Amino acid sequence: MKQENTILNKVNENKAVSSSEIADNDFITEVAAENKLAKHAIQVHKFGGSSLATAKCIKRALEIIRENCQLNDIVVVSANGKTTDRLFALYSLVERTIVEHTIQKSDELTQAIDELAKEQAQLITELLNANNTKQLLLRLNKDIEQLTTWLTADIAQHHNDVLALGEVWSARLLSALLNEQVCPSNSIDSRDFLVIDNEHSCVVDTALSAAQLRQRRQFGKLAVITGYISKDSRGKSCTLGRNGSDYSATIIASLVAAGNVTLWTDVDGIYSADPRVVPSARKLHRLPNGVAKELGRLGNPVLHAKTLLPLINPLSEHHTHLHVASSFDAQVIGTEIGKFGQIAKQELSVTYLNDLLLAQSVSFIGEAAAKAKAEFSPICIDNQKGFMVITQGQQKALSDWLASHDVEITFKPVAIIATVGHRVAERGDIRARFKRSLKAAKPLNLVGSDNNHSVIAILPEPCSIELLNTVHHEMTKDARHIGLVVAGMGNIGERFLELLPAQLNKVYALENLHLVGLLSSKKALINNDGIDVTQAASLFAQEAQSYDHEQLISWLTQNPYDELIVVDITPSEDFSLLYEQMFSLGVHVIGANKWAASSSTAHYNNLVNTADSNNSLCLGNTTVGAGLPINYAIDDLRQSGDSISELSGIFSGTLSWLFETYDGSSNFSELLLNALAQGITEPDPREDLSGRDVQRKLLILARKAGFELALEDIDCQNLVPEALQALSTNDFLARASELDEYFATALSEANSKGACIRYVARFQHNQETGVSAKVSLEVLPQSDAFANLTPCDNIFQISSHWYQDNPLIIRGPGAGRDVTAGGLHSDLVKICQQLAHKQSQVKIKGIN
Ligand SMILES: NC(=O)C1=CN([C@@H]2O[C@H](COP(=O)(O)OP(=O)(O)OC[C@H]3O[C@@H](n4cnc5c(N)ncnc54)[C@H](OP(=O)(O)O)[C@@H]3O)[C@@H](O)[C@H]2O)C=CC1
Ligand SMILES: N[C@@H](CC=O)C(=O)O
Repeated sequence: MKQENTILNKVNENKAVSSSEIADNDFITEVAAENKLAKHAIQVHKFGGSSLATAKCIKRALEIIRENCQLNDIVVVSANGKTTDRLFALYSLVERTIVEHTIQKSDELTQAIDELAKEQAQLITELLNANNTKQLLLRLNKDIEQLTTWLTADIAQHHNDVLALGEVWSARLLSALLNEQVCPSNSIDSRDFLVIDNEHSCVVDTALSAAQLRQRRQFGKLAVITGYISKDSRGKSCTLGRNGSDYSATIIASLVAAGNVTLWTDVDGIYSADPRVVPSARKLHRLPNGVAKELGRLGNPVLHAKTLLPLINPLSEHHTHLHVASSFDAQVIGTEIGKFGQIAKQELSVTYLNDLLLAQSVSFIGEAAAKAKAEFSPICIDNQKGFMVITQGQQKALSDWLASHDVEITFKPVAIIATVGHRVAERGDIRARFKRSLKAAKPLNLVGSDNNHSVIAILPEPCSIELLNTVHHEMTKDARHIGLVVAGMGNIGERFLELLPAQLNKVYALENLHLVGLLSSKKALINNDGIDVTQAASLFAQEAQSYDHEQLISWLTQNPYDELIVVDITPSEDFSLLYEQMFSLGVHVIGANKWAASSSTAHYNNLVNTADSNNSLCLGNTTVGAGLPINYAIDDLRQSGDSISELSGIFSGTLSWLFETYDGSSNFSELLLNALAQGITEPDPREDLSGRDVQRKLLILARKAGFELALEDIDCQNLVPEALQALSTNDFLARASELDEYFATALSEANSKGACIRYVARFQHNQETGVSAKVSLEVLPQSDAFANLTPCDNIFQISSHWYQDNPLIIRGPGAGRDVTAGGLHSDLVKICQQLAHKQSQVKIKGIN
């Protein structure tokens, strides 16, 4: 089952543990329940050095573990803060002492060791209880003695043992703290199981490592494992190099076939460019594996290409997703890296690397180039023009290698800037846009990477911040992805979805809109990879699953889109009560549903304020007059400085159709059932006949016109006899003939005066008398403007300061499938147009 296919799937997936895990879990359930640690598939959580730098950071990590882990998960840790740098510094100091034979340096060494020990001791005493503090301090002192011996007596042998201490201390401390405060835990030194065959190319002995890890893990205890270090086949300590802890986490995840790895760090995700220098960079919520790997290769400051290696196994059925999230703000959604559908594949980003070399040689031409490529894995190579781009660190090795072949080489300093995205090198439009954006930089060459996930421009000068911003702007300016959720797939919702494919094809503003959710009252189909709009209804019928509002809000909170629009085409008050949470999450709402806009004054004002303060947009033109632009007209008058004094008219398509059609030749109830069948009534036609629907509409318009009033301030004549008011909809429809006599009498009385009956809404504001508002059945002369409408038409009459003697009139179909669905599409286009102009607000959290 796909992870993001439906809300329900997520829940089911969490339950889908293997039988061996169930066995593991059987005897830990009690502890887990006590510690609020829910059951789910194995996850690896890795905490970087900055996330464990201080006692405060470690406490934050503890809370993340409490909230997110269960006992069979694995925690991988880096050394606290800058401990590894300090250990490196000690080592360098000793090397210099040896070379220079200086006495002061040995004092300096003693002092540096003391400082390091003090720093660790302080973390221990600040965090642990007295008993554990005592024990850990004893162990720390032993380690410090050992460190001093290594540094002073046997340094050449113990370089990696020295460096390994940071992770050992960090794992030991976190595990002790977990034991005290969260759950049983044990710390594991990865050198006790992780065997790397060859230190330089980091080939993991998977079978042996996995077997040894199985032995080391103690079921019923949360394992805290050291990152960064391992042993080689001779049993000697080795490290996994720069950002090795991330790599450790993904290796360990592959050893236990984990479902997820989360890298908790001090940045809140992967951005479309380095957000420290590109303010308009947007977070990439979902990155396909291959693209992420390419980004890591080409200089992304958070991702490192090798981190992804253990997770990308084309031969394996198992897919582990990698998350990057901030331990400083765990609620913020980070970036997920894994296998995704088309939408995630549209993301583009820009990255750069300075201080590189362009190496030119005949050895890089044609078939010969393959050898150089295999040996040096250059940043890019052009085997027709005979050049490759390498790091400065590779220069000597490359020169020596070519010298041994008796071939000459020239080097030239260069930089690169690249646009990265799924198979971008195959896309002429992207290459052309990239080239255009680079014009001023006069690139030496443009090269597509081997995997086609990047186009690399080789620059004669270092890449400047200005250039990076220009290129990023050009490449990503229309790349805001908008998710669309449609709630309500009844009469209007169905038509809305039928119109959607053609709208997406022809309206430019909808270019980045993706249908991702469909909801009825009980079922939901959610797919972050997009739902095929041409088959929306049938996919919903086949795949939708039960859901509740909590699951819906949870998904809305986690959704991977830059913007999310919910179109509410339900008649449900309950659904409208979710708006406040949606607005708090920055979700935009388009409503045909009238409940929210006609709710109590306090609730309505609160909604308006919540939407405003979260930059959520909310449109509801179809709540009154279906597709007629009445809401827009009133907004426009008000915003332009006019003041409205009267609003009146026929606001119900149903009642317009009924009273325009009703001439006594057939029973009123027959016409009512006919209107219901045509889809021009509310789902329950008593909402129309009771006057409530018109009352709500008048309230909505009066509020739009700037008046603060409530539903109770509008007198409402209910046309449903009391005996029919409390019935179910079906029972009411079965007894609809009980309406006939009342309307027959009312009609014949009006006709006898040469008049007609119409259900009219009237609102008036007078400086002296204040506000008066009512909706009722009126007897009107046949010549009245409200008396001669095409059945189903609405008419809105507005008097204002500017329209005093001759009121403004808007008239036309005010209900029905096509016009209402059309009106909703008009709102959708308007919101998408506004969102296209919205600048992303990037929170920069710093970079490791
Ligand atoms: N008809 C018209 O001309 C106009 C209608 N409107 C408004 O449009 C809305 C829809 O009307 P219409 O299509 O005729 O109604 P329908 O009764 O035909 O369809 C309603 C849909 O909403 C779903 N629904 C009900 N409650 C919920 C809920 N809590 N969460 C999610 N989905 C829910 C229903 O699902 P399920 O099938 O599971 O019950 C159904 O799919 C109403 O608010 C109406 O006032 C506005 C302007 C004009
Ligand atoms: N029942 C309503 C539908 C639209 O709001 C009407 O008839 O106007």
